[in-house]
Amino acid sequence: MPSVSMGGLQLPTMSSLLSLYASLSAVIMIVRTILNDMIPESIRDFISRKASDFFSSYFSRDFTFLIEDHWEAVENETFRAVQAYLPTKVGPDTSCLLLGHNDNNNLLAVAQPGVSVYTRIVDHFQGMKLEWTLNEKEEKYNSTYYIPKNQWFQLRCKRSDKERVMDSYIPHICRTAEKIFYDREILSIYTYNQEESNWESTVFKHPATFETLAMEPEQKQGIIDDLDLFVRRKEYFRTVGRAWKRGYLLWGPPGTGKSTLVAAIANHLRFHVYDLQLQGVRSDFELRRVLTSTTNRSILLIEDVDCSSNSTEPRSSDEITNDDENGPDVKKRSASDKGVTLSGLLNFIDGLWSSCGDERIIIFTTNHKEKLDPALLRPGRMDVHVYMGHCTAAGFKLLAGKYLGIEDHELFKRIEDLMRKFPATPAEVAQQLMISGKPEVALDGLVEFLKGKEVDRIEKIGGEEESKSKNLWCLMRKWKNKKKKKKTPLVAEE
Ligand SMILES: Nc1ncnc2c1ncn2[C@@H]1O[C@H](COP(=O)(O)OP(=O)(O)OP(=O)(O)O)[C@@H](O)[C@H]1O
Repeated sequence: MPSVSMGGLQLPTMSSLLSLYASLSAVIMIVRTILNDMIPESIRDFISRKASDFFSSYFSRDFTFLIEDHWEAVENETFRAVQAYLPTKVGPDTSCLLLGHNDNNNLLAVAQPGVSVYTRIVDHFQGMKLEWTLNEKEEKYNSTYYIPKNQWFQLRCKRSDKERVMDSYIPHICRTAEKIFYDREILSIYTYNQEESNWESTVFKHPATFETLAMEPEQKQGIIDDLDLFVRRKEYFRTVGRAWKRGYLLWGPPGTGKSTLVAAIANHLRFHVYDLQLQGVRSDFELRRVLTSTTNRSILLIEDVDCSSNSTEPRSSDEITNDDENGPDVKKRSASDKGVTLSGLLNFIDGLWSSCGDERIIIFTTNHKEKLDPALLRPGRMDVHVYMGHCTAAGFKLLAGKYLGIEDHELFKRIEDLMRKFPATPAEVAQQLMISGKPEVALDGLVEFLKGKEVDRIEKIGGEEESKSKNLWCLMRKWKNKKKKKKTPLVAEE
């Protein structure tokens, strides 16, 4: 290489440096072209991302936490906590905010704030500066695979604050979110969308409360006390080694207020309701996924459990054995789409999967308790069995008070007597009381309705008597025919 001598030192000339640079650039370009041709784009991306992560983690003074919407295939509770917490930290430097509500019956409902994608939110906590952004990856699908949309929060802080974020800041977020959830004014009801494989929510604004529920006062108070005790007993459940769950079985004829009681429980506890139709779930495997994606402080409602696909079908002997050992073997069925099996359901009530989540209430309703598999009724499975029966005198008085605003009336005694003879459901009574705002008219209507039940009954009995006599007549005819047939051979013989 040409060089110049300076004070005894041999230095390369400018032109030789330029030609060295040119030949190095040419070599790099050739290598790059070869690599680009030989290595697929996804692998090149991966290598460059890894290299950039490696160098930035060495030279950057920041640290990044990523909080994804799912954690080990179930909803990530930390993500949910951040989602509830961040809207409370919107400051002057926040440039964008989501607003909305899902109260589809009320256009004037107050819009709730939410974090919008890619918006930077800055929070300060114990002298630390914390920068948040919500990121999103669009769903991808083609004929062979489907990757659902996923979101994650990115939290950037100083590297030196990393430990404090983990030990103090994140627990602070979770505590704040818990309070937000606890104080929430809006309840939601979720229904499972099988097509989309997710829960869809809408605002739950059922007006029923324990006050409006027609029921025997002691029975009602018993339920309220049980619920209040349940929510206070977090530590107790931990100490005795049980999942913090409570199972209710509500049974009784249609129109006696089972669904109304569920609404009253949700309003009393301020719990969301997950309304699950077991027929809409393809397998035990799907059931597990569906149930693990429900949130804490919620009610899982399975109505008309006696009609729910395979869940009341008698179990095979091996199922019973496995179940009774508290570990039902669902593997055999999990891959198939045979619907939910009783084992799958029981496993969620008190098997190993029952420990997923806290502060959950499971409610089954049925019109026919006798049709349920005894395994479902075994002590410990459904903690509380509530019979919702026909309207009692106390129930009627409560309904009259709520619907007509009266505490007493001369027709009360007559109505109570009639109801004892001809039981009516609270739904029927409520229906009659709604007919008029005038107590006289509504109560008269109720008397007529109850008397109508007597007529119905007589007609029914009459019908039965008639069919009995028809049966008798048929028997007589058969008997006569038999006698005739018996006689015929004799005549022939003669
Ligand atoms: N115990 C009750 N107290 C107050 N209202 C009641 C009661 N029972 C029924 N009702 C009234 O009747 C309507 C129907 O009752 P609800 O749907 O709760 O009955 P259900 O027992 O769940 O019936 P089903 O078994 O058919 O689901 C309610 O909207 C409510 O207005």
